[in-house]
Amino acid sequence: MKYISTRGNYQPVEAAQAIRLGMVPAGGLFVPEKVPIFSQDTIYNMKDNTYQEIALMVLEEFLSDYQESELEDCIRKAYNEKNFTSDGMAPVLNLDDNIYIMELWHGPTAAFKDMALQLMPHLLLKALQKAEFSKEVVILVATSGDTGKAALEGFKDIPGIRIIVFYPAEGVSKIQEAQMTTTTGSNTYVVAVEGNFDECQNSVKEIFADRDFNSLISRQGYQFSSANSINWGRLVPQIIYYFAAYASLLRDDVISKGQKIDITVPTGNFGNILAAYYAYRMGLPVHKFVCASNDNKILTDFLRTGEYNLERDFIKTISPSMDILISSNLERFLFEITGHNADKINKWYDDLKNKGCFKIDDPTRKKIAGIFVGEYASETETKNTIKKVFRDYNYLVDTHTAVGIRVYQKYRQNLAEDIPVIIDSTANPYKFSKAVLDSLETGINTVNEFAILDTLNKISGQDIHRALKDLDKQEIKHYRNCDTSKIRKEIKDILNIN
Ligand SMILES: N[C@@H](CCOP(=O)(O)O)C(=O)O
Repeated sequence: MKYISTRGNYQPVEAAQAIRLGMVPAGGLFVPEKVPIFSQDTIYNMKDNTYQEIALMVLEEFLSDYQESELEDCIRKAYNEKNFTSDGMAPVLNLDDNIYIMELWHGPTAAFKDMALQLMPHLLLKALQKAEFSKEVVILVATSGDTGKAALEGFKDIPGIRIIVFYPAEGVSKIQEAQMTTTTGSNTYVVAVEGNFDECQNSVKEIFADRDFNSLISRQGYQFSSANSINWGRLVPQIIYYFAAYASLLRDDVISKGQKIDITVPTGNFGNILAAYYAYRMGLPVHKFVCASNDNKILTDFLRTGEYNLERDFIKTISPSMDILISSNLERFLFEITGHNADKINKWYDDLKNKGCFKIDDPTRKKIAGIFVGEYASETETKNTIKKVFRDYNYLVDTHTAVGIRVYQKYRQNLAEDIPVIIDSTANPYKFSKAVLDSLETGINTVNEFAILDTLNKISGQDIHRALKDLDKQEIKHYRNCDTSKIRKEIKDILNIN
């Protein structure tokens, strides 16, 4: 399996090289040259497979330059009882009727990013060994809260790798911030940036494409890579859990062989929903993808009109991980849906850069509308959903999952058929404890987010995630901050380059 650029500006590379590079050096993202397909028999038989076995089946298809034993080793190191406290890694629970919640937050940092970032460091290490790579790899991460901590945990203390995380100083929850700034590890760096997530991500992407800066750090013995979902090594592990969730519905006789389901994904950078789309292209029977946004509803508007328009305010919401206007992986999706038309991608993304918007052609829009639905939940709707889900089902959900549930309800109102749905639960509720407690309207007014963990625990009886207990008692290790224009300088400081 080779990987090609969405902009048609790079020679095809093996998976290991795509993972090592992170993104295409000249701009653009790596995608598989063709999407492998599982037969319906294979998918049906997954009901008898473990998560690890399904992982191997998916990874073998995409990472064909890795030996089976190498992939098995990566899977063993990632998906085990030490890292994931739930049987089956990502349990699927029945909320009501045909509504199934896939809990993706049983990993070490309480967010769905662990599903990929526990595996990806091992894939990258193998990629470096294969290439007998002698440079130190510097992972640059832009985060709106969840990816940062998951990447820090995944890469900390790995020899030959450093990781630098940039997060918007005022754009993450207090708990998310504490998770990042208390990270140990001699190779970890965390920088609060005066700006929003889009500005952090743009700066990091510009650095990947900056030839002079890359030559400079290369001369000093470094090479950049990425742990964001722009890196194929971050995205491919996310395909696994869609097959695992489908297998779990088969196992429980909720669905029969080949039966279609809906998939609802709270969406920010478009990586998670794109992984679901790749699973669909591989044969997963899907009726519709429901792309759920918060008040930053650029994707909802795009899916409705075909126009992607940045001319709007960046809104800070109670679901900060989704406070994103430039959804990186949309580029991969558009490349796929246009049948790998790099000319269109170049035109649209040039327009986005120069004019702040692009409009896709009508045939492409119709094709997308056949399988994707976009909808959003306001702040009030999100809060009401947290309250209602707790009242009706005694189940606490985080703000992002609540966006997913509310958006699904809105979509469902116009649906004649009764189709089982998997809604991604992307983070543990305690990660957004203040917003969750406020939404419950208990009258309890605890200001300190860390004290709220106990309050929420008393109210709900739901265990506090192990990653979040005693977070306030841990030593803060990272105090760096800068504005977006100083990110290069910050990197040079960290790497000791003049
Ligand atoms: N929501 C993300 C933003 C980055 O997304 P990724 O898919 O590139 O990791 C976060 O929590 O940081």
